[in-house]
Amino acid sequence: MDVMLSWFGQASVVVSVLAVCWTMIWQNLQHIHLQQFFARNFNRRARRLAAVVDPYLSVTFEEYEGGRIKSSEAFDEIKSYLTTASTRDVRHLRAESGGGGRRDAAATDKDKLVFSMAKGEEVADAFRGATVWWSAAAVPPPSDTTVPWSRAARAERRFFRLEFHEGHRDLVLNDYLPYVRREGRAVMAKNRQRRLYTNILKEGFDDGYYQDVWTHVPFEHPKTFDKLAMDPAKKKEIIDDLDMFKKSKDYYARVGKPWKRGYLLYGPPGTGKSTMVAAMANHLEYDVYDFELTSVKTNTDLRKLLIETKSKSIMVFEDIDCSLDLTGKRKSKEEEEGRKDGDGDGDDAAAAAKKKQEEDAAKSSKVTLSGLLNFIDGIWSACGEERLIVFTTNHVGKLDPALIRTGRMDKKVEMSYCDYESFKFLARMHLRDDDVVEAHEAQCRRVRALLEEVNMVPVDVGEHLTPRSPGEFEDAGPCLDRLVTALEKAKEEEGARLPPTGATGTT
Ligand SMILES: Nc1ncnc2c1ncn2[C@@H]1O[C@H](COP(=O)(O)OP(=O)(O)OP(=O)(O)O)[C@@H](O)[C@H]1O
Ligand SMILES: [Mg+2]
Repeated sequence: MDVMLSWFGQASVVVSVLAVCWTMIWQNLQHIHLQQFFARNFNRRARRLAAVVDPYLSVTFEEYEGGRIKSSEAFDEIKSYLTTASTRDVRHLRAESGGGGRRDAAATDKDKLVFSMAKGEEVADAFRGATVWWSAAAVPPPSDTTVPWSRAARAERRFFRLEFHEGHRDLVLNDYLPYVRREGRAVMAKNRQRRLYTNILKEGFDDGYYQDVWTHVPFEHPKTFDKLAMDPAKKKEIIDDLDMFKKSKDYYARVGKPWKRGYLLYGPPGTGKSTMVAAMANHLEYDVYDFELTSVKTNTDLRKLLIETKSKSIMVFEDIDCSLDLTGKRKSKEEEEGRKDGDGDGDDAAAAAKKKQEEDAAKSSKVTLSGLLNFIDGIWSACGEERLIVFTTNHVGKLDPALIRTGRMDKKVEMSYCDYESFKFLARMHLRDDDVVEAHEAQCRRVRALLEEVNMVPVDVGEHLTPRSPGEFEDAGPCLDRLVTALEKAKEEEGARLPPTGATGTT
């Protein structure tokens, strides 16, 4: 300690003497070239001297980079990496909820908290014989932010500082920091709380500031592919496609394409389109961003939403044909046809009123088709990676071909009426009996014959098969009878191959 102090004292004297000499010489130098020569020389020597006095280097990792719109991945990874060390060695911690969004999370996991260092704390870490020090700090936000709509821009500027000996420069920069990021990513994956985001906001200001563009809740939808009734081959094809997408980072980099994929899910109401989105999110373990386009006023706002989405996510646009006027000239023709149909049966005033409401909402939005096309594959679409864009619609024919061409919507999946395979699946699931079809052969044969003549969507089939009090056991016989009766009634009322009953469709 004494040796260090005397070293420090001597060094301070040398610095002071040098500084005084330098000032005197500088003031007497008249020639500009000489000034520059001395400036360069002095800087080099001063740096060497500083390295002797304080041989420690530091690297700062700020929470927000690049215009303070998006939080820095490096910062998040470091924060996660330091979780373990900080809970052990630090006295003041910062707590965030975590783990609750994982479908497989046990009840206790949902109560779990993830800790990180509070500002002002410092923790030491060791790597291949070198010791480094991490500290957490924060400064107030700048008052002249250019992005007032972002909470990030209004929050204090948090950062981590890493300090290490100059002798470990290469080790730290080339090996330690990549290691920290890798480990941090692994911790993040473990603690990740999956989220469902929406862009429906309260009007105006919150505490005197604009609100964030996204609000979220934990994503806890219970639907998985093994609870989704559809043709097994088609289901397998989708699962394989998703798995392939997840593993294809290198492929997308090699061919120079942003790592994203478009899905179009189309079919009548109640065939499982929204349910499929939940199953996809659960399969891939992604977050879901539910875009409500009628709440987006302009193309610029749409871009803001895009910028604030994270990787490993599904961006969903439900009922895209209702959200925007994307149909161009073809719409008026189809509208006319729709009006004729409406005149024909005259029974659906509520549906017409709902449609008008949706159209009015769509009109208040100024998002254009070209804005949406740019969103999907414009230059900004490459920010972030590993993302699915999913459109759902009941009327695929109403969509502009540009919107659904390959490259924008890479995979088109038709969700259709219930066939016999799907019925068997739903029966086993709802009646909790793997042998139900064999045990009630006659009724199932009748169902099969009726499904070949009548269109019924899976949601209605499932509804008829659901025991009257779902928590309790009900014999399969009465449930199957109810379904047979409903199918016969539908056949009687509407004849073969008429539109679905749509009892619980959401569109
Ligand atoms: N193929 C299916 N397999 C299992 N359940 C299904 C299926 N289709 C629909 N369901 C059930 O029916 C309900 C409604 O389905 P969902 O909301 O996914 O339909 P949708 O196609 O999105 O309808 P809409 O076009 O009206 O939005 C859900 O609770 C879902 O569990
Ligand atoms: Mg839906």
